[in-house]
Amino acid sequence: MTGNAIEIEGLTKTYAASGSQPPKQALKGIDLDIPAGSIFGLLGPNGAGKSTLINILAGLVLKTSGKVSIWGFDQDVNPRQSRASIGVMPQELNIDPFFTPRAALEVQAGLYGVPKSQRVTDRVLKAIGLEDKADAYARNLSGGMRRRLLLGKALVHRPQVLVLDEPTAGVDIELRQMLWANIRRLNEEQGTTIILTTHYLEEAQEMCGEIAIINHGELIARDSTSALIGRMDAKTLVIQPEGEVAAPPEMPAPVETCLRPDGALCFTYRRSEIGTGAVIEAVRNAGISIRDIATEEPNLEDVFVALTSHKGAA
Ligand SMILES: Nc1ncnc2c1ncn2[C@@H]1O[C@H](COP(=O)(O)OP(=O)(O)OP(=O)(O)O)[C@@H](O)[C@H]1O
Repeated sequence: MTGNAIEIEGLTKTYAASGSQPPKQALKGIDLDIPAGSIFGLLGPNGAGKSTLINILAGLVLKTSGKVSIWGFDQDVNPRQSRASIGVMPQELNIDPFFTPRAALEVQAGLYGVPKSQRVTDRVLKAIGLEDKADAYARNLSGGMRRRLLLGKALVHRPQVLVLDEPTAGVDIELRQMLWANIRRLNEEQGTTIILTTHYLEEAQEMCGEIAIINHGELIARDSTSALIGRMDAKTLVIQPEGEVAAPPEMPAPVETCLRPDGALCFTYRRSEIGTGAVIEAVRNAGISIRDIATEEPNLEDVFVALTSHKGAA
């Protein structure tokens, strides 16, 4: 498909009041298109509404209002096709300990109505690196293997869209790299659209071509990762002086200065207010000889903090 894998219009969700808890409006009118073939990051602070959004896509939570189409199928008009187009790897390790990986994948395929002749159990086992453990009880699998099995379960019906909710939370570096390699391969070789949430912003920056940020149930940014980072005006210049300098020099414009423990001087400024050349000149004019210069560019974490930190509570 060219175009959008997911189209969301005016999506709201209010969880009903329960006990002493008042109703909670978790999504407040989200409009969001996710291009087919992309690796798309859905980011937001805790409680922003990411899981609610993902669970609505997965058909696990009922929306309050709005329109959701998955792979061109409107959830309300074609619920079966829209559900068949998406696979979800959930956050929790909810795996039946008495099933073997092979049995777990077979049962999942059955739930999705995949006929026996069309099952790809062996291929999925291979893709997630669990061929050797295919017939071991799940209770004997390590945490990392269970997580891979969850990924496998999301793939049995060969969905066009794969949603990963915090796929690498609490996972060691080796497994994390393996999961990402798997996910990249699915995206590149099979054109699977990947939507993921992660708390590791470095990972999102590396993996995702496009990113949406939600906060308090509202979409506050949606752009290519590079454009989002490009919005940040701040830049830091790090200067290693020849010899020791007691304190950073005075600067001509609003520039934040600091002296790092290793003796480096750092200058943070808005690129729109002062040029790097002017900062360097001010340092030289203060009689400081420069041994080395480096710059630190903003990253996705800076963007995330800038966008989400100054919004009040819902
Ligand atoms: N079943 C529920 N009943 C009532 N309120 C809920 C329910 N599920 C979520 N909420 C509330 O809705 C809001 C959004 O929650 P959600 O889990 O979607 O956020 P999130 O962005 O996924 O957060 P996290 O990163 O912590 O998983 C939160 O205030 C949460 O407490």
